[in-house]
Amino acid sequence: MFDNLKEKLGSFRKDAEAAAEENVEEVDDEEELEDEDSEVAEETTAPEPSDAPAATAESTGDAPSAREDDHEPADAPETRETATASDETAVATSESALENESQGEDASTETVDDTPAVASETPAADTVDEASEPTHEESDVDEETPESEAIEDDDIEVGETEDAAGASVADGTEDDDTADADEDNGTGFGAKARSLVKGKFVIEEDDLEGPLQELELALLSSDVEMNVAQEILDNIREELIGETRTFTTSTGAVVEEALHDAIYDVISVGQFDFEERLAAEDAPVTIIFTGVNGVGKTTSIAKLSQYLEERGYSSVMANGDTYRAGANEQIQEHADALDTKLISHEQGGDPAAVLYDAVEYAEANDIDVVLGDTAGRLHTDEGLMDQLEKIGRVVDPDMTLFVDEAVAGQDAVNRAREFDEAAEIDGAILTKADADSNGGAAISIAHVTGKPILFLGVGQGYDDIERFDPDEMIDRLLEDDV
Ligand SMILES: Nc1nc2c(ncn2[C@@H]2O[C@H](COP(=O)(O)OP(=O)(O)OP(=O)(O)O)[C@@H](O)[C@H]2O)c(=O)[nH]1
Repeated sequence: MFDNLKEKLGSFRKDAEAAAEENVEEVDDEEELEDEDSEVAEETTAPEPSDAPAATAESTGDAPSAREDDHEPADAPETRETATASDETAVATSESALENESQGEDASTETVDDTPAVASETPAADTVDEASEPTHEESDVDEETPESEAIEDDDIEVGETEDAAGASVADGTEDDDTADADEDNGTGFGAKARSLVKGKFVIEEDDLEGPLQELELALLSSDVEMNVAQEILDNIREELIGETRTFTTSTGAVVEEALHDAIYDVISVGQFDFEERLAAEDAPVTIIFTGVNGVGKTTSIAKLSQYLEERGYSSVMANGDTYRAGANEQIQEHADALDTKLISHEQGGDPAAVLYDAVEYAEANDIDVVLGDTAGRLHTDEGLMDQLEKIGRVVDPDMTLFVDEAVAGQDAVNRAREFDEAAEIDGAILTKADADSNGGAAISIAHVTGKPILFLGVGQGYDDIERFDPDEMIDRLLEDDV
């Protein structure tokens, strides 16, 4: 489910993490974290005795982690000081030189190139040269660069950071190979994330520009609605750019949190607890299902009937689709399979009358919920929309749920908006999520309509319905498969 989108978000995380790590300064402990925060503005003054990895952090994506435990003051002078403070310009120039150099390349490439440049404390021109001659750097700063890069080895074996780092110091010349090996092994941001411990960074807008552009394209090509994609990007910018960020785990965790929050903001719009709402209403609670043909309304009603039964709510089905031949038989099959009562009229009858009868039946038999099917329709179909309006007047439903299929992507998003405008909906059910690798509709519908997605249909069986939980959805999208 949503595999394409997941993959694309993964790419962004890698790129953004690399951008973050270019700017990481590692710190010793919590206090230092706080202290250093306040020092950020005045970095040109006192030398910071610890790890110095501004230089190394600038250098490799993973640098700071390796530095974690060997804060040798001796390293300091040529690192943080120079790199972040008085020699800010060197960093800036080296970065811009690198940018020039690596225009069009992704951030992870830049980070590797960055290593010697910063560690060398040399002017931009030199750093560029040195970037292409890593061995020069290694001989100069052999206690730093190789070690910091050695973390790439560590990525492979999370939890053995110190040992691995120690071992890597000895064979620090393998950095390029190991970096490649990492990629080959697909160790990715998850492993890397766990290898870092504490640090801080400031990401400038330029650092993220490339990754964000990529992300925008990725979201749009995953059928995320344009404004929703924009909102996600804005949220990420707000989360990541500009401020000094401290972290106690890794840049990966910071990026993940930013992405989580950015997406959460758009997909959690209007969420309410479906069962609490049911419990709060007087029985019978009448729920009407609308949407276009064939998206899974009837199947969703059957699934919900079972879902409710499992939670102690009785239900009756009502076939308000008096329009389509065979509709009665189709829903009757579900009712029989689930041993649930169905109220239906002859084809061509008045749907509002069917639903009225179902409500009466529920009242007379202490049934908790009426699940009312309706004919598939387009919001532009005036006759059918009038029908829906009449149902509204006659039975005054407690909820109107819009059903559409996740695989319809942008179309589903547009229809959700149009249905909501034509006949206000309370929420949505997104079916066939099991067959959707893009996830755009799932990401967009709540933000576009202001109404939540309440359920996902995830298969053809009666059990194949899930409560839509924004947190779970994001965890699923951001989980590491590696
Ligand atoms: N894979 C998958 N198939 C589903 C899901 N929900 C429904 N379907 C299938 O989609 C097809 C159409 O489902 P229906 O419930 O008949 O759709 P409908 O919206 O009631 O159709 P009309 O009555 O014609 O308006 C059926 O074959 C269902 O089994 C789902 O979540 N996943």
